[in-house]
Amino acid sequence: MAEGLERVGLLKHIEEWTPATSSRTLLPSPQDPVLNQAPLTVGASSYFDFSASGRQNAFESEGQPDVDGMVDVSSPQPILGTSSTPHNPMPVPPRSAPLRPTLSTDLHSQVKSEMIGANGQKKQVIVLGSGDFGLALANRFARASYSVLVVSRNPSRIRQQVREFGGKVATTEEAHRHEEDMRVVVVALPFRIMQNLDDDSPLPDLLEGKILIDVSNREKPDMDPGNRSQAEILQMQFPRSTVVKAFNILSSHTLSQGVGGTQVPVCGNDDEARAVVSEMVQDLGFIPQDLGHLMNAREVENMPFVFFTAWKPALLLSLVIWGFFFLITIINLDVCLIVRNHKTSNATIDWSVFNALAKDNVSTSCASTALFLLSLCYLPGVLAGYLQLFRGTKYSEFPCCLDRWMKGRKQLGLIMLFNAAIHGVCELGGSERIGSVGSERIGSRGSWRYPTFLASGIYSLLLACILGLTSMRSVSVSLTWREFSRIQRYMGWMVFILAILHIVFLVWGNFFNFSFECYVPSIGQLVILLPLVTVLLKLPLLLPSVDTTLTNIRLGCFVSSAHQNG
Ligand SMILES: NC(=O)C1=CN([C@@H]2O[C@H](COP(=O)(O)OP(=O)(O)OC[C@H]3O[C@@H](n4cnc5c(N)ncnc54)[C@H](OP(=O)(O)O)[C@@H]3O)[C@@H](O)[C@H]2O)C=CC1
Ligand SMILES: [Fe+3]
Repeated sequence: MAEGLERVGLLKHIEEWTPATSSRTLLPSPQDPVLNQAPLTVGASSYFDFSASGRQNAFESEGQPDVDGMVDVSSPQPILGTSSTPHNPMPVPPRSAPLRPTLSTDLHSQVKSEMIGANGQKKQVIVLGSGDFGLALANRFARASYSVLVVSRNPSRIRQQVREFGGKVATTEEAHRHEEDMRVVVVALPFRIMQNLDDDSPLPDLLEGKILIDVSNREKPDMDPGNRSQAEILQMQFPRSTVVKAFNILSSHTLSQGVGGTQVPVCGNDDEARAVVSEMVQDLGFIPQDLGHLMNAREVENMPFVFFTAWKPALLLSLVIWGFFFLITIINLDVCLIVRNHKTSNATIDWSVFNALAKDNVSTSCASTALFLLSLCYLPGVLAGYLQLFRGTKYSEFPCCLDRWMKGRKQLGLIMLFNAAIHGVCELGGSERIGSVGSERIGSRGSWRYPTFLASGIYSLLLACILGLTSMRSVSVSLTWREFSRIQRYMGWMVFILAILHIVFLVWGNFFNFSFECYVPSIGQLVILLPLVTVLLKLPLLLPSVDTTLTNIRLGCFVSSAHQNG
């Protein structure tokens, strides 16, 4: 009776301790180190990482799709970095879908009370296995003030190490005898070991009726989505326990470095067990992503095998663009020069023109690629604007290619910065071509065009660097949303305009000079076309009446009667 009353009291405390986890998104607590980070979605993080801050890439500053693939500019609209838009959303059963209960209500409250600990007692966890991952996780739990018991076949081997971080060590038998109250077990053993347990293994007794956190990863990706996950197989093996998949996307290195803030998918068939594990994830400084049913562990177990998936199209496209411009520079700057010299003086071929291939040609190709990619970052936003004006609403999905293009802008933006930086560094050493053909192209060093050409290039690059820096999570968290969105939106366009001016001053006077001496237009003529088209398309959207309509649409108003009726 007294025990029952104590449980009732504890339960109240538990409700305060355990925030509602009925939504798919879990927010960090105010005490959490990752405070101020946005609601979670499935997403990747990148070097300029926005995923956790919920902010978006500067190159996505217009008409970026929200989670549903629709456009919402009323949400934060940042620039370089990753967006909070999921790049690989996985199917999550509706929250209302009945989940198979595996723990009784009594057991839930018992688990929670034992986890929380009455009267300020420490939360408790058993870590099964003392490998790299098991020990790193145990250490991390201990640092988060958990009472940790590491279960090992050979406790003496790790006793000293575990004591140093404040944990305890036991064999399976000892753990079962003395610590049977501990209700959450992290199964940090290789999956094949769990599958091949001896008949006389004491492990099943220890695991019976407990919440089992399956941290295991596959040895190779599962190509067949119909195949069961390791977590589901573990659940079938221990039907009287409750398996929750979590922590598998982390590495032992991340855990021991004390790094936090990563989104950690949590899935399991039992709501309460998932809530308990989500709390544990949060206690360790990570951000739990409640992915619902254990079936979703199939996707979660494939996550560690994701390798630059989001980057592949952007990298491939950039390589093709770069290769194209490199070829043009060779034809335009080197072969043409040889042909011209040969025609005029009938001299022997001067191969020395190729001496600058590694620096000047690469630099010019990088500059051209950077400007082209910058256009590709802004063009989809402009096209999205027209589409929204045409449809009169933001509540409709973009065509698939436009949607994918918009989601790829962050990668395009970062590759743009990389190319621009190479160009900037190469030009620091001085270009042989500026010296030789500069006076012909951009005026003598005494004229206004040369310094203006240089200045626009330098300022464009520096502002692009600032954009990149403000996109880093450590910098962006120090800015208010307003500061951040203003920097990202306006500075992004300034970078673009300055980069265009840089090229305009380069091709000044020669833009309409289509001599096609070598049957190709000049590189300046080629590279300026797409940026000009982007700016020209943007201009009508800036007209006050159009701008107001578009803003209203993006604030969620319907301005088309067709859509209102539809
Ligand atoms: N390493 C990592 O970065 C990550 C690992 N994981 C997952 O975590 C789990 C553990 O990984 P990791 O720590 O690297 O693996 P290890 O191989 O380093 O360690 C596994 C531990 O399991 C115990 N063990 C080994 N054989 C047996 C056996 N026959 N019976 C009982 N226990 C045994 C041992 O502990 P003892 O001798 O004390 O009994 C051993 O230290 C795996 O499922 C892995 O997929 C997930 C994410 C990242
Ligand atoms: Fe330049």
